[in-house]
Amino acid sequence: MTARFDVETTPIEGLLILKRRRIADERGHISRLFCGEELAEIGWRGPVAQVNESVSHFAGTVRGMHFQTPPFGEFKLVTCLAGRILDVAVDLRHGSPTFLEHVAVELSADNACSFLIPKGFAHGFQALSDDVRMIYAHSAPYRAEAEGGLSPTDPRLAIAWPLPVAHLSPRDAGHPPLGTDYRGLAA
Ligand SMILES: Cc1cn([C@H]2C[C@H](O)[C@@H](COP(=O)(O)OP(=O)(O)O[C@H]3O[C@H](C)C(=O)[C@H](O)[C@H]3O)O2)c(=O)[nH]c1=O
Repeated sequence: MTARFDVETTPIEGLLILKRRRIADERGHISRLFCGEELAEIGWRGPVAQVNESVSHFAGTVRGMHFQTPPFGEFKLVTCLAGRILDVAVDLRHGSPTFLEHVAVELSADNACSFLIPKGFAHGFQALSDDVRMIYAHSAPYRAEAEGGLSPTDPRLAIAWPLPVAHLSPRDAGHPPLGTDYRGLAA
């Protein structure tokens, strides 16, 4: 727990679910989306190098599973400000005891939760409603040349998407299946 977030650990080391505390009055409420001091206490490393908005129009849309290769690996704080998503992070850390395992968490405007994802993870999500709007904080800049991706329907990941997978980008539809020799990302 920190001053502005209730922090929930997950079965995978480093992956954390943050529930924002709302300071409410008759006008509405305020809550903190990111706090450098508090997130550093619970594991965030690095600056906020970029903040991205992501809008998905249709329930069923899947984006992912994406990561940036070293040295552009990044922490992400994923927040859903409108609608509902199932957010998924896959452990790609070479030598991790939970290698290729994942955690899935529902994020929504209503539950005020965010997903803190360290370096070494692939990230993706499925829109569970139409008109999803998300905000991502990234600790490293976007580098197209460092982009990597896994198929969100790869049988080795066994991600149970709640809805039929839809609206994949050509890039995401084209990720090859993981080979048995895949060893993950160096630290
Ligand atoms: C991520 C990103 C993308 N782009 C450009 C690259 C493409 O020309 C265009 C769309 O990118 P993409 O199709 O990769 O967008 P998403 O499928 O939403 O990918 C994102 O969603 C998954 C779930 C993530 O975790 C990442 O944040 C990110 O990879 O935006 C940028 O210019 N800057 C950026 O930071």
